[in-house]
Amino acid sequence: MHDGSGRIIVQGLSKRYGPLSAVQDLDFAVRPGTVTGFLGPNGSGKTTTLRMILGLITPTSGTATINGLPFHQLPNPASVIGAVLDAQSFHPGRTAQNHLRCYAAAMNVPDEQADRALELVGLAPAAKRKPSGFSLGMRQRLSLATALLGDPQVLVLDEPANGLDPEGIAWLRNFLKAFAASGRTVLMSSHFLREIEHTVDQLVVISRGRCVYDGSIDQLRSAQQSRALVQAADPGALAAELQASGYRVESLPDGRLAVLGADSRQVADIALAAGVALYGMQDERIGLEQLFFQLTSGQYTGVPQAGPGAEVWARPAQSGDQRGLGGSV
Ligand SMILES: Nc1ncnc2c1ncn2[C@@H]1O[C@H](COP(=O)(O)OP(=O)(O)OP(=O)(O)O)[C@@H](O)[C@H]1O
Repeated sequence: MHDGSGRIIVQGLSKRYGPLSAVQDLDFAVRPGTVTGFLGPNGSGKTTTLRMILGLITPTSGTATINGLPFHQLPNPASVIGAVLDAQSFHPGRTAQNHLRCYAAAMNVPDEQADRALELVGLAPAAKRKPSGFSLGMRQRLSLATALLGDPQVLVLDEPANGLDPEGIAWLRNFLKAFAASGRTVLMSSHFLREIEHTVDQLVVISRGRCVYDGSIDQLRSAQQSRALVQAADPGALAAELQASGYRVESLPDGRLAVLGADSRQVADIALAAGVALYGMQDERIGLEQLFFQLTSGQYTGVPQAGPGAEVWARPAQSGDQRGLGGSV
């Protein structure tokens, strides 16, 4: 029997394709009551991981369990986990309702459950229409309804927001948040942080098959750092004063100082007290997307490289980065 916990637990999960390590030694847990985003650039190993969780790909090593069991050992998998992986194709002759009823019959689920799933995703008014005439958003909802047929405890969705317009994304957000608020579990992948940042509570970020962040989105937000860029008459003297006050200071190639965790007023006060003249100052805040860019060590292409001084922030992902940021970024 499964433990009914609604947890997905991934331990030491790896997948090799010949010389390519698609997924390397992944460890993470997905809890009920949360929406967990599985974020990574294209080709970072998200789909491979989700397919291993769903028993569609055999891992090279490691395990993935749902409710304490590998997918293939779940006694009634459709009632435990529902998934939308690829853009689904629909039989051209069937209505949305018939499509779902066919799946329901195959799963030994009553027709009423198919109608309920249509209602849940807001497609009841289109029940008698054929999906060939549906918008992308409606087709995504029908795929979601298929995943909901078994009234599962856990939902796994691969890039569900892909191609949706802002209205579709807002609908999906509300749906998934409500699903999680009812004590169920959601794991959704995306390669685009902005698409999911207001939907997810937890984030697992992967880059080149490795986990580079596992924690809450709030924790990631609080790791967003500010820094003051300052041009001083005597940078050496000012740097010494700032360091004596406990600030981390970096020299930029253009001669300015970057003072981490400080704003320009704090720097100005110290400069004044030290009698160092200032010629210019600028406050800078590193955004969530830039952080994601750093975490994935440049593999992410959602945002351009940061402007002057970006080298101060950028650093390669290391194995030690695998658990939370610990304020180190
Ligand atoms: N069957 C396969 N044979 C060989 N290589 C594969 C196979 N499936 C995936 N890969 C490779 O494994 C890596 C991870 O692919 P995967 O599809 O898991 O990434 P992804 O993060 O889901 O990417 P995307 O966001 O583009 O869907 C890629 O380099 C991909 O080319």
